[in-house]
Amino acid sequence: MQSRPTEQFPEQQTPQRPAQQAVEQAYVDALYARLDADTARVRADLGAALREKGDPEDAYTREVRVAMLDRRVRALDAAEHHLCFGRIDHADGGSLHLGRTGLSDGDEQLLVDWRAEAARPFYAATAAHPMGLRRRRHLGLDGRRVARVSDEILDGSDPGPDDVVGDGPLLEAISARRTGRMHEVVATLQAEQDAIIRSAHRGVTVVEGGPGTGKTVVALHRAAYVLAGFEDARADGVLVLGPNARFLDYIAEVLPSLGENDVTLSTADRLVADALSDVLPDAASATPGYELRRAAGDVRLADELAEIVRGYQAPSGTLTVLVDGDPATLDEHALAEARENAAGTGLPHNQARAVFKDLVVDFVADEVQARARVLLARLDEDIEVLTGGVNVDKAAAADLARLGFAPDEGGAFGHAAAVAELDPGALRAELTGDLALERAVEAAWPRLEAQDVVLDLLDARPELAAHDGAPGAPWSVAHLPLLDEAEHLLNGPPARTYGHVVVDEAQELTPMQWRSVLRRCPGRSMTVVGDLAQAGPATGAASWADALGADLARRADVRTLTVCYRTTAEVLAEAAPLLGRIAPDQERARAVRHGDAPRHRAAPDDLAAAVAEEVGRELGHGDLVAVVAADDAVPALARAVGDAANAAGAVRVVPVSQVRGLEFDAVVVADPEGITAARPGGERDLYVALTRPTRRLVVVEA
Ligand SMILES: Nc1ncnc2c1ncn2[C@@H]1O[C@H](COP(=O)(O)OP(=O)(O)OP(=O)(O)O)[C@@H](O)[C@H]1O
Repeated sequence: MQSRPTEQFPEQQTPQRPAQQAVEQAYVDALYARLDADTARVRADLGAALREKGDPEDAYTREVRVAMLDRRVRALDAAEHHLCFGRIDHADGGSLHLGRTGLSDGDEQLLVDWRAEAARPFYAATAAHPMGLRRRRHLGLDGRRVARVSDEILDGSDPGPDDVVGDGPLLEAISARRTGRMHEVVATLQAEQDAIIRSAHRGVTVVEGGPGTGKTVVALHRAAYVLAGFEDARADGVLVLGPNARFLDYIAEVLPSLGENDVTLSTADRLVADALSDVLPDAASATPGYELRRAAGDVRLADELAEIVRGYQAPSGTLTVLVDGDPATLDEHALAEARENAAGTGLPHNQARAVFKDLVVDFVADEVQARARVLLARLDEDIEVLTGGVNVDKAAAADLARLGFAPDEGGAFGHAAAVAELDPGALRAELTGDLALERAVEAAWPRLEAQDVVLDLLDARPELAAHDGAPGAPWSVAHLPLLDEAEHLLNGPPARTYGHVVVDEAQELTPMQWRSVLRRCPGRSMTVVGDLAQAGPATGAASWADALGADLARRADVRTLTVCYRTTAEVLAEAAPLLGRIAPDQERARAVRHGDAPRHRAAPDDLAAAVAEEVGRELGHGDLVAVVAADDAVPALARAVGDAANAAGAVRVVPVSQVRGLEFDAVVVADPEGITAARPGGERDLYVALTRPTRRLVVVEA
């Protein structure tokens, strides 16, 4: 961790403050005036571009221009809120203001986009490495009004009359009451986070770190950085994956508030369900148990599915096609050769089928031609006999030669030659459209759909069948990665892929889900964030090599975050023994804040009533409160705290399986033993539950 002050921010109402506020207010007024003018101009340009009819040949250029202007309008709109949040003063006297977007007046740069290289010292400079800075200033805006100014002096000099040394914006940000939605923190990104966000590494970056160390913050700000900085990411889009819909809802505002609306937010399940919606109109929606997820996530199933598909590719025997009532047969050898050649193309099954069919058509066409040659040769002989030895063709050839036409090389114009010159294209076209031939090919190498293949797998492995799937469908969402794998084997790569993929709570993805995700990121440009100590029972990944595969993990740039911004030192201490058992070797995160000691309460007789009472007490502080419990215990607890929830609207009862990544001001953990016992790896679940609060933790034991 850099040496920026984090634990103590003495509030000093220094006399310089109003004067400096006025100085900054004048600057900020000018910035907003520029923002308004730019917005009006870009909007007008966009309107004009949309109205433009023009030459259809220029349609593409116009589309690109519209997309660019549209992007700029949205960036300017998003920049309205907290337009400028900082300023850096270089020791040599120059200064820059930083904000959510760049603004300029002719050649003069008025505001530097936070993602620009010039903004780096704002995040990275420390007293030990001031990077040429004398001062870092944070500006807090209230609407368009400068409400706060606070400075850090970085070059060791004493504060001068224009410096406002005082409160810490970071502490202010992390101490703020939670709203249930995550916010961008572009003004207070810390050096270790910033270094990852603006890393130039284009391959896989893995970010690990304990709960609350800002992994999600890094993931989302990196998505915004990558969109601005990586051409291919902008061209092909950025995908952000989270563990469930609740989490996506929690992070939904962050990227739009950074001016990025073009990011696709999804879960690994939804991604596949959307991609397969044509073939799977009734994709199952039931939430499968972790057992099924785990079983269906086993990477060995990829080989089993491939084996099933191979079993449909002309497995053995012969193939007979009736042509005009006469059979043409590919014997075992010819069929095996056609199979090997078709499979050897490496094409997916349904495309390789077309190759296979072509080979069968070739074979049959050859047969037909050979047969015709024999027949016609016989016919020639018959005609010769009938015409008493006069060869009609030779006579005709002689006549033609006299007229100046050269005979062909063989010097013959016989029927056999005519057949050889039969338009082979026409013959092949006829055979390709032939129903009997198509039926024979379909029997040997059927066209398949993903469901066919997965159903075969379920037949062979009844333990993989869903018992809680949608009515009529034999599977649940746990089978989506299998269906996706099958779709890949049958029809090849997905139509929609992305230039950069961000995976949050990455420890939750099963190996089969990873295959789905990697398929959608052919460039392997990814930001993967997670904490293996928080892994749920569906994955059990013990290392990133387990999760990503050894190859990718070896090439990944692995970074570790070490400072916990969410929770207090007291809460981390509460969870520490558990972490010692789960992941004894993991580097412990250090909390930047202190707070109340966690409270314990035993309620063996009436857990629900005790939890409801604690919720009421926490709501009394005006906090956003969560009750976290084993999944099965949730309905009863939700009923018990229902009244409090209705009254205050600030309490959520969250099953522990869905609480990863979320946070609340206060958390009441109901029946920790019940959580631990509910499913394998229950200690990890409890660890996640205990590390959710920003302020207070209450543990109610049953
Ligand atoms: N630089 C920062 N400035 C302000 N707030 C921050 C900063 N870094 C992290 N936070 C806040 O700390 C909290 C925890 O961050 P985040 O959710 O990203 O952690 P995490 O590592 O993803 O946690 P978990 O492992 O539990 O999912 C959030 O409220 C986030 O906004």
